[in-house]
Amino acid sequence: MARPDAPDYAARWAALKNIPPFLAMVWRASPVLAGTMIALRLVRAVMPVAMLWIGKLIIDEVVRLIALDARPDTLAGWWESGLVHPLTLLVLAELGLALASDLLGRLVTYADSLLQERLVISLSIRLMDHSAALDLASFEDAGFQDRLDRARRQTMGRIPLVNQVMQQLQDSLTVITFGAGLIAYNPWLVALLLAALIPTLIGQMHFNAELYQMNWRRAPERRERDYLRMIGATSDSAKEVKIFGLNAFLRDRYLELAERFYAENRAINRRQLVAMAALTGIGTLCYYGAYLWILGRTLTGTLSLGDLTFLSGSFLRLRGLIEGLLSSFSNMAAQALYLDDLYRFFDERPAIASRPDARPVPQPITQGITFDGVGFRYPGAERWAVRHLSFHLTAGETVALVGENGAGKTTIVKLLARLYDPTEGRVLLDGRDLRDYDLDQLRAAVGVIFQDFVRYAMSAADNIAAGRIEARDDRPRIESAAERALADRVIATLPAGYDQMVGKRFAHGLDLSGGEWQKLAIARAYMRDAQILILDEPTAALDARAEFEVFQRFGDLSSGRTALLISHRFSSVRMADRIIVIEQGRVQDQGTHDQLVARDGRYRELFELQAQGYR
Ligand SMILES: Nc1ncnc2c1ncn2[C@@H]1O[C@H](COP(=O)(O)OP(=O)(O)OP(=O)(O)O)[C@@H](O)[C@H]1O
Repeated sequence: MARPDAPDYAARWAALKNIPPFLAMVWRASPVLAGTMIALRLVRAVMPVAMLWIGKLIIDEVVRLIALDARPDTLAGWWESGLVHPLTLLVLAELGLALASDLLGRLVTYADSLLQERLVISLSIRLMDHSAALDLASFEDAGFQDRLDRARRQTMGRIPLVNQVMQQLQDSLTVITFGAGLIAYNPWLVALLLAALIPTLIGQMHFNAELYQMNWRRAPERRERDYLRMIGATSDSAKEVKIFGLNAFLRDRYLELAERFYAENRAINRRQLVAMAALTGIGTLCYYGAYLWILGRTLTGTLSLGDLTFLSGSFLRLRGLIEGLLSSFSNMAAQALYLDDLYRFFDERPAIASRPDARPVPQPITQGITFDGVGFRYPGAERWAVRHLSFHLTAGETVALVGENGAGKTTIVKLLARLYDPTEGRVLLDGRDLRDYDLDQLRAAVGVIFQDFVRYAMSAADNIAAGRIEARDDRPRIESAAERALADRVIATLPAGYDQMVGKRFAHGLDLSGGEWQKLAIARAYMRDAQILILDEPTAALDARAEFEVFQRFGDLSSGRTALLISHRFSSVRMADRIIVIEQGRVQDQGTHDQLVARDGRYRELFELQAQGYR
């Protein structure tokens, strides 16, 4: 899929529209915490100006007192005269504010970290739920992988934005209070301040945009880089990497990508260093211009010493605050752009979904499944994976699909489970198009174990319960499924039995052999009370006897249900009521084993080829 260009400069400002929905997400993550946070920050916002103002009053009061003609000589004298009482009150007020400000700061940090944690949780859950609802086709598309990768990053990477936006609101309020103070003295002071800061803002915006575009362009390469690092250093690939001596190759490829990123990063950072140093210099000059004005006014007596401290303090604080605000504002705009990725991901809608007027799946299925002139091309593929495909699976029948690699067997299963919809033709269930049925009910009616089933790094019991997770606590059901799939014998050898953690991802996990994993996976099929059971070659790693036994039981236990088996082993396939031979995406022949062997066709050829191998 063609990748759209990275959003341009103007899009950054437009991206600020993403902030309100983001705040809504934060609010939904925890209204109580978010509300508390806002209240705390509002109070905190007005504290700096209050403290500075009291500081000014203290200085003016001291200046007034020391200018008095009749001054007490001792501290006790000052106190007894009552002259310092107003001063004492002012100092106490200042102290109270300082203590409160400290405490509020800590409370804000505390609420902040809790709120961020809640946001991670709520975003992660939303991401997982949304991913689960999307089409399988999406996951097999590289463009989607990039979007998912970016969205996943956003769940973690955008979290500090909560803090940033809140801090921004708080600082804006502080700026307004300070600004009001400055304007009261001289509006030009504020103008001077802004003039000093605008160049910095523009510079910052520019570099943020450049960095964002670079990161955006790099998503595919970054995935490759992460992938290389992963296969270079994980237990899954360690074996092959060692045997084939792939380390140097992987490392060099990683290094090549990493060096390119590094060089690009360095170039941007260098330019940023030079430009920003110059722009900030302008700001400093303006600040000292204003400082000179204040000093002059104090010398000529227009301003008091308290005014001097208040104004120079305000000016300094304001400069820092506004600079911080502008840069974090432009940073916020950049962050908001990243949010686009997250929203775009959440906006993605699955093409495969239930219709509003979907029908319930019949219980029981009476006629079966019909493929009626089905053709299917994988998204983006030129070639048809299956075409002009027609056959019928009668309800209650056990059918085996055979065919060479790439013939289209797995594709048939995916179409049957409606993981994909046909490009042409129809798949019918009891005479009606699969698309007419409720999707959840359809998926519940079909139990498939794929050849690339998942090995969950969980307990053995959970690996089986995955087939019907609602029955996770139903141990007898899990045990009976295990028994039918011959997995009980595997579990009997595990130190902790059903509660044994399997897989090597986590500590205490015990890895199983390929065949042992398969038995656990097959048990999943029995956990599910599905009307149509499909085993898509999850038995390849079983030894011949085990596969034979598994299939025989499968045949017995699936009596009354429709069952579909895919295997390359003819000894297993021959047990089916009927065998369908798939070749290049079409039905080449069908019949019982004996009928097919009697004919001089593809089946007999393949069968004899395999039989020869055993002679
Ligand atoms: N996700 C996919 N994207 C594009 N093409 C695919 C995809 N999956 C399969 N194909 C193609 O569709 C064709 C049929 O593949 P399918 O997996 O159905 O074959 P199969 O009969 O199950 O093979 P095997 O015996 O090797 O499992 C193949 O040519 C394959 O390259």
